[in-house]
Amino acid sequence: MYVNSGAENASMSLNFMGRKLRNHTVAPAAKQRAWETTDLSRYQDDSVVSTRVVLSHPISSEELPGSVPDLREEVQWRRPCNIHNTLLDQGKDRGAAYCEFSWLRKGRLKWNTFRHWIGADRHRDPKRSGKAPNVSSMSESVRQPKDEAPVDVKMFIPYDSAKLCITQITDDMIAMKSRHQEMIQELEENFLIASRVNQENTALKIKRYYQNKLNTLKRILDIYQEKVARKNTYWEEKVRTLEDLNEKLQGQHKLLQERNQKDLASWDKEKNKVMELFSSRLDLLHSHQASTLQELHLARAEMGKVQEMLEAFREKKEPEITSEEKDSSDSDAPLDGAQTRLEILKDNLLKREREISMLMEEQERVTDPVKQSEYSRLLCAVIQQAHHVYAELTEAKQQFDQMAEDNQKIMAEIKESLGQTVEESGQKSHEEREDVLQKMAEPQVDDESQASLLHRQVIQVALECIRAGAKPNVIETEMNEAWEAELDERVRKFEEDFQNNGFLNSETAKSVGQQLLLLQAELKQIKDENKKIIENYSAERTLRKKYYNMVEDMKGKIRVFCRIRPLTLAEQTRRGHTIVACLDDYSVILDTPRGPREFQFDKIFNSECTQEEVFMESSGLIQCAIDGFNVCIFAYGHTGSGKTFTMVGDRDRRNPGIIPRTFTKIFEIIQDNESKFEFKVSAYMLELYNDRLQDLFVSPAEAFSKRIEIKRDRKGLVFAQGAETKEAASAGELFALFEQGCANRHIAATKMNVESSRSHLIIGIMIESRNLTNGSVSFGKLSLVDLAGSERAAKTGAKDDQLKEANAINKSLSALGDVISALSMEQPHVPYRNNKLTQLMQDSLGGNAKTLMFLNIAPSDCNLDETLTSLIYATRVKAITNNAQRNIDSKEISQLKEVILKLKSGQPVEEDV
Ligand SMILES: Nc1ncnc2c1ncn2[C@@H]1O[C@H](COP(=O)(O)OP(=O)(O)OP(=O)(O)O)[C@@H](O)[C@H]1O
Repeated sequence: MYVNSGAENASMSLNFMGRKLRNHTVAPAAKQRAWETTDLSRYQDDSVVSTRVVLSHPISSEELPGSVPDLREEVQWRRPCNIHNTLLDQGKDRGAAYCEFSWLRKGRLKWNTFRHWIGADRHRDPKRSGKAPNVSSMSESVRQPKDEAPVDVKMFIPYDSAKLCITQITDDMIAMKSRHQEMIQELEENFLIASRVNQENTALKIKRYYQNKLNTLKRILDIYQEKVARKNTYWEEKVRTLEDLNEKLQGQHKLLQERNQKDLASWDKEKNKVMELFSSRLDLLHSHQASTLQELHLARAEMGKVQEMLEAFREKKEPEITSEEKDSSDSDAPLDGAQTRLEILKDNLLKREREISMLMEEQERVTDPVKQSEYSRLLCAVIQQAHHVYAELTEAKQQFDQMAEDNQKIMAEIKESLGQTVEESGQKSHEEREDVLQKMAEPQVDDESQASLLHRQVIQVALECIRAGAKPNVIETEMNEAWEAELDERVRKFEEDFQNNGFLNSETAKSVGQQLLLLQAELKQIKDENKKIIENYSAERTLRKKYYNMVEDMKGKIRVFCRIRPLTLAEQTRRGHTIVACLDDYSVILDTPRGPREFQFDKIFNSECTQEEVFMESSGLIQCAIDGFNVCIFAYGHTGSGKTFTMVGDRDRRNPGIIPRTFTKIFEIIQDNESKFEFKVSAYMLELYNDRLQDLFVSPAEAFSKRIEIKRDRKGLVFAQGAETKEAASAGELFALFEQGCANRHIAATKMNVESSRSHLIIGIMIESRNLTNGSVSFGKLSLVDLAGSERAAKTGAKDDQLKEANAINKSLSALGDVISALSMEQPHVPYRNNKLTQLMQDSLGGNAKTLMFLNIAPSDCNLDETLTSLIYATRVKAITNNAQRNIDSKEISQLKEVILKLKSGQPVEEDV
């Protein structure tokens, strides 16, 4: 406690713990007197004791008790002292100030005064006798009474005075005692009041301090709210423009779709037309082929006939030809050559004929246009060969021409020689000449020249016949009637055939070949056009799908990628066959006992797709997480379908999956943007095992005793309260943390002796990025989830603990299924709270996140049921819409958040904030 006083004014303050308690007012006159009567220089070492010395007026009963405190010293040194002068405020009324005295000291003082007054000191000090006691001598006597040697002085005090004095002193003492008691009581009261007031004041001050702070914060908040409102309007405008743009885009998309549909319809029409044309061309081709075949038949028949004719002629002649004549019948050689040639041609024609009919049969059986076109191609090749045969035929005919010419020459020579014979005979007698002429008119078979001529004439007829397909000229020789009749008959038949069957000559055959070639070219053109149409169609389909995906993405739809794993060794040894096929990049067909079923997804990865390709398709989402969005990538599928392979990779880490590649990608992006942003990456890793959340960043024993709770913040973002979050400065560090977490995971071997995940794995990577230019801060969360596989206990042979695990997994997956059903059917209530898995994934399914689902399926027929269920499940997921929003705060808001956080945690807050 301090006593505070000022000389200039009369107000005095009593401080308690440095604070003003109460004002005490002292009457200026009394105070002045108090100063005058106090010799401070003498009492420096005792501030409590003060003395009151009456110098010029006699002591009165009122002035004796109490004293004035050493106020100057108090003011000067502000030394702590006991509470005193509390009656100063009453000093005016009482005419004197009181200070704390011990009874003894007061008594002694009074005694000394009394002694002085009665003149005892004067008796003791003869030098001072007769003088009034001064302050110093008085003080000394007061201060050092013990030092003085007792002076044996006889004093004569009038009894009445002494009695009066003693009575006065006694009364004073009693009064003083009561006053001091009052004073103590008052002091106590004061103290209580002071402490209460003090407390109230302190509370008031604290309250005021925080009120001020709050007001400042409110003001700042108002300013920033204004700013935010302004920004909001700005962004709302932007959103509106974007929405307009979106609408426009959608309109364009619709238009495009409509156009596509129209195009498709027109293409379909065109395709149908082409197909019709194609089939009409094919029919034409068939008819041409048929006619060609007929033609070939006819040609063959004709050749056969001619051959027969020649043979019959030769048989007739043979017995008449002598051995000598046989030697001279070299003239038959061209005919023999022609015959051989004919034989070859016949063989060829037969062959082609067989081929053509085979192809035609085959073509009639085949309905598939692709195969039909293949056969048409073959047919064309055969027809081309047939054309070659025709060409050869023409060549043969040319040969025949040549042969006919030669034959005619020979005939002319023979005739010439016969003419010479006639001329020679002119010189002979008339009878002899008549005889020669007759011989010439009636060719004698036994005559060598005549026979040779006749032979040549027959050859000529045959050759003519073959060459032009015309009626053989009448042999202008006399033959025996039977032979002539037979020949006539044959000619008549030939003529009939020609008229009935429309026998084609070589020119027609040639034109048929040309037509065939033309058809072939046309066919090729149609095929090219068809190919182009198909290419256009698939390009258009891909483009449409791309636009569709873009629109779906803009709508916030969950994207679903389907991945088909290859047949495992076990499945291959069991000779399991594949029942899943990719139609294109977006459609997959499952062969079920009820027929094929088609499913469409945002992307299909077949069994040959690499981990790199799969990651490339999904890596865009990592940039989104860095930009401040919440992103979730999760793998779903039955046990052994390839979820862990997709998310984590294979066991020996030769084919890393999405998770390790994501670690690398995050830090690649960070490195690229280091100059513009400041990043902070932290992660947690949990597993949901037997319906219990366990922290994988701590040892299993510690994790068992740790309680992790799933909470949601105001924006609806899910976070795991109580989970260990670790920071990572590089991909390597993140990967090391991941490896550490993996070592604590629950896995088990299934019946097939394959490692299987027995828990759902959840990795959360938080990325905070501060824009170094404008100070804005964004927070992105990337959740990577490898779900445990659903399985049928009977199929896997699970028992005891494994059965319990399987039940927990199936329960959680069925809860997930319920949530997906409710969301896809847009039901008002979504049962997120039924399971921890669904609680954990609440923001990823229908919440504030961009979500990508990997549907893993096995291709083998032994997994048909599971695959079908998964495909249906994933189709429903595709219908779910999320509402992803960027988590970004301006510099000021992020600072305010920091302040609030600090205030909450009781940390000091810098004033300039
Ligand atoms: N795309 C793929 N290419 C090659 N092998 C694959 C592929 N997908 C999966 N596998 C192999 O198939 C087996 C089963 O895969 P995985 O363990 O990833 O299945 P899972 O769905 O995670 O199973 P569980 O749910 O039981 O953990 C593994 O041996 C894995 O290497």
